[in-house]
Amino acid sequence: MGQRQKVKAQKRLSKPIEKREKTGKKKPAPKAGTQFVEFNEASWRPAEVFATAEDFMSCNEEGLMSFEVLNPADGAADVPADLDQYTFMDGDEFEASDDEQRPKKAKKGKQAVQLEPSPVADSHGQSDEAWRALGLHPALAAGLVAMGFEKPLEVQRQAIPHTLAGKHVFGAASTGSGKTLAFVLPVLDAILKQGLSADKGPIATVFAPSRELAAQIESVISSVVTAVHSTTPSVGRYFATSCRIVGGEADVKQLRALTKYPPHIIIATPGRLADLIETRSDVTALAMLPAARFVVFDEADKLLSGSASAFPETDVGRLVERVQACPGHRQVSAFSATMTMGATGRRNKKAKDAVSTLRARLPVRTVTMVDLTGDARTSDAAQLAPGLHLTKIKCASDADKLGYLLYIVYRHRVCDNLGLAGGEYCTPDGRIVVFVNSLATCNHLATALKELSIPVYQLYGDMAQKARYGALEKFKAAPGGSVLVAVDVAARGIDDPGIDTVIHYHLPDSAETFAHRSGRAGRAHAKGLVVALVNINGNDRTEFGTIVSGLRAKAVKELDVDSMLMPSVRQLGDMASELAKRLLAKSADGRGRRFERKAKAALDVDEADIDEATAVREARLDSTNRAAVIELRRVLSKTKLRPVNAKTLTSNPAARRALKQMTTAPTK
Ligand SMILES: Nc1ncnc2c1ncn2[C@@H]1O[C@H](COP(=O)(O)OP(=O)(O)OP(=O)(O)O)[C@@H](O)[C@H]1O
Repeated sequence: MGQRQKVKAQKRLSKPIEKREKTGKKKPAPKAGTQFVEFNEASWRPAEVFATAEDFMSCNEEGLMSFEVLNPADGAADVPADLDQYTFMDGDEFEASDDEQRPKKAKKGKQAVQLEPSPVADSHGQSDEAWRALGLHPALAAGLVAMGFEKPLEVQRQAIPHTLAGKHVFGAASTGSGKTLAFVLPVLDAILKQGLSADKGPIATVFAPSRELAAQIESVISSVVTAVHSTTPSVGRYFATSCRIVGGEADVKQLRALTKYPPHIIIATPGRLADLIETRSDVTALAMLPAARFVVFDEADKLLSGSASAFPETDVGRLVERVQACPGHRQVSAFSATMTMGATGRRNKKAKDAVSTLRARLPVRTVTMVDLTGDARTSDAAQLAPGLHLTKIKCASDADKLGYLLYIVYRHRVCDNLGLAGGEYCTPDGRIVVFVNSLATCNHLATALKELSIPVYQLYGDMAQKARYGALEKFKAAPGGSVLVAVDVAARGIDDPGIDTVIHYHLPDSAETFAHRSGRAGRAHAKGLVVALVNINGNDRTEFGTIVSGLRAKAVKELDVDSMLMPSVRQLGDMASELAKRLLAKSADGRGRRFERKAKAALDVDEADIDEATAVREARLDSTNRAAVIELRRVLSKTKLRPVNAKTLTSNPAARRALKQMTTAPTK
């Protein structure tokens, strides 16, 4: 069949120009310099170039299959003959007058094509050559440069070409090394290059072990899509859509999103996804999920942990089984910062076993391994991000820890670098994350810091999911010196370049968790400070030893603590701690009374029956607490730790000079 005959067969799919006007759809005027190209459908090469939209549309009215060329080079001779150099775009997307509308289903028979320019330079003159060299679509490359990502980070440079070549990739690289883009970009690249639609099911499923991490991955995808659309509008605002399926959020909303706007990429925590897949096979996006072309496991070692016998019964195990049972070609990627640590963290047989365990549990035979975890030459511990400085403070008891925590927070707020020599690890503009192991300590520390007028936020598993996201957002926008007290739900997935200090108030149970917690600072090779508070008279001493060997750390330095400051800081800490205990006891009491009242109401007991002694106890507690608050405020103002006072805060002359400068300089 000749070219023209074949193209003519598409006639019924092209709308005459008048019809378009009748439907009321606005056709935006072509941009200056736009040319219109008729394509040879058999060879997918330009057959004829029209100078005006009218010429093009008249041809179109006659039923020729036609494609639009946006921002082309001058003259027909410059139209590249190679199809790879065109970006295909949904014709309706181009015509949509309202940019905020969701994408409409693609119509066959008319597509817009963009001529891709040669390597672009953004307004700051940055070239996207380094991204293009990986084999990525030019629109992606331009978008990444517009986001400020001048060139790929090492894990991206090494992993992306393998995935683009169709291989299964396992990637091990330290926290904050850019793994997210390493697995997201090949998926977006395939969607762009092949114009993949999500109508018949998702193109990729990304599994994450925590809701915060899933939210983080979703935000990275949407930032890239937005940047690509803004630098190459012809790709359409919704060329790749994503949907987050995680626990703690209404499943009705998630199901509605999956049905109404089938996403290209599903980012999920295993529990909720397993539930939905098992109960809602009527939703196409869920029924077709096992056939997705890309399956990604972020923090794979955490997701795929557990004994061999128990694994098939876990949520991930059941999901992997579904994927395995589904015929068709797919690519698997698995990434983690601690994939090669093994139980002891050394590169021993156990570490290798961890990788073979992953391989055995995933639907893959041959895997390309990209391992950068041994490359952290500049850090104090091989398994930590390169910019992190690992230190410890020896405490005499658990109660002693609050004083040291306060010391770090106060000095962080007002001093440069906490008196550390050799590079900027933290500045007054940075924020601090404090990790604890229990909700009780989380509440206690947050209450104590609040009473000392330190801006403090909390994150723990029992919080409603909305409150968890809200706390994170507020913390990200908070001023320097603000503190987030968190349990391990914050250990993975928080990407906030403003965090420069991580304090392990309690030590975690493994070197892996220590690495993930610490990795909230020192993102993308930035500097960061990690402080472990080690109770030398408790279990901490041995636990820290195990962690240090797991991290393959050199001898861990002690953080230099100014002994002249400690007595006043400790006094404040003790008072704030005491007050926090009372306030928390009071609120627990209040909760108890509310419960009691409800129970009495349910049993139809008179409200007046509430014990008189309870009322007296309440009044006494109130007045003691009030007195304690007043006393704390008095001591706080007397010690002048807040706001900055160089003389009372530090005896270090350099720090004093810095403080003086800060107090005289206008605040930011
Ligand atoms: N090519 C790049 N150039 C500069 N910065 C980048 C680049 N790629 C990613 N980043 C930045 O690096 C930071 C860390 O990236 P990402 O969150 O992907 O790290 P990660 O390896 O997944 O970390 P974690 O293991 O802690 O989850 C982010 O703030 C991201 O914006």
